[in-house]
Amino acid sequence: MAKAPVRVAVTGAAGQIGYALLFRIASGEMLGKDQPVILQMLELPIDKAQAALKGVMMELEDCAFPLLAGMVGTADPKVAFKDADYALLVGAKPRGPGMERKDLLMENAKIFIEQGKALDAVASRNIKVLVVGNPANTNAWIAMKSAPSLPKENFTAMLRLDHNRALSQLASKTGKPVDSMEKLIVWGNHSPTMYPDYRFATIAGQAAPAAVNDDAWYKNEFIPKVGKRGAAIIEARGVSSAASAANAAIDHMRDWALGTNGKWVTMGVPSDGSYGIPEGTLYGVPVTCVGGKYQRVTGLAIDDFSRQKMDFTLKELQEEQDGVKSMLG
Ligand SMILES: NC(=O)C1=CN([C@@H]2O[C@H](COP(=O)(O)OP(=O)(O)OC[C@H]3O[C@@H](n4cnc5c(N)ncnc54)[C@H](O)[C@@H]3O)[C@@H](O)[C@H]2O)C=CC1
Ligand SMILES: O=C([O-])CC(=O)C(=O)O
Repeated sequence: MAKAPVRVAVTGAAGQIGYALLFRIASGEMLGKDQPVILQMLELPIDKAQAALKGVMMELEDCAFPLLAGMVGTADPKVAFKDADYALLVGAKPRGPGMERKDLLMENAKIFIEQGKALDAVASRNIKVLVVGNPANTNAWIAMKSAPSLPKENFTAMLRLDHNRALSQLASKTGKPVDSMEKLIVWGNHSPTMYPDYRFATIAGQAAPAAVNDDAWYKNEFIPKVGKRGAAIIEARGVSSAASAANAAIDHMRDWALGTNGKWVTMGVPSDGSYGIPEGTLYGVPVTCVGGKYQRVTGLAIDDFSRQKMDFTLKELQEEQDGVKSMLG
């Protein structure tokens, strides 16, 4: 029997990432080729944004996607999130050259307070929320705090782009394919303080540190390169990454919904207090997914180098949280 459609809300639907994302969701790349979807798209209540959204919806229509069971375009978060099973919170101001993601904090925080409240009021109680808009971890934390009636674990932030970037850098260093890699982690904040950790990773079955065999490259080139890749894209393109960000959002949601078959992936999730990360902090950790739930990989040893890196990115997250606490009421 055909599956019943699920409702997928996407904010910032007429933006760069939205344009790279919606068509892939509607074609079944996110939730499976047998899962019909209803797209509920939110844009700003301004003529230009609403006209652009209308154009995107016309193009979606013109694709005649068999899985696209309905569409809603709106400027009202309570309409966009009504009974939503999934929400991809993309709509926010992106950074330009010379900015850090946390420079967007005050401006974008308001959006995530309003949207957290709207999710709280009207979304499915089982909704899976992915925050893409920057600074993603703290925005996810803000949305979670603004939605007290929804389970905290339903709120996640995107570190998958960082995870994918790290895989590709390791692939080009070792000459091995990305799908031969397992157990990579990106700890912490989606910012240059993030800590890509290859200590437990394997590459084509061999321990990653041995396969790379270049600790100086790992510490002095790989870690900063992955952390600053977003800025390098902005410098090259003049605008921030979009197709790769949409791709990572698809990967994150697909794995959460459909499972990882035991593979580790990185998700920003509210901490359960493990690894010295205070409970509730939205922090990138290794997880596996099964049955529509993520499970943290537990019991990993944290050496001195890792502790220092993990505390550094935590400190930044705590500063971001402190910066917006007064807005949360
Ligand atoms: N977490 C990650 O790995 C990444 C995050 N990003 C972030 O994603 C966000 C979106 O990036 P782009 O699509 O490139 O930006 P964009 O400027 O092309 O599109 C953003 C869209 O959001 C809309 N928007 C703004 N406020 C809104 C609101 N309150 N409700 C609904 N829609 C709203 C705008 O009208 C615009 O159409 C930025 O914050 C960017 O920094 C980008 C790349 C990677
Ligand atoms: O760097 C930015 O501002 C956009 C982003 O988050 C990324 O590409 O990682």
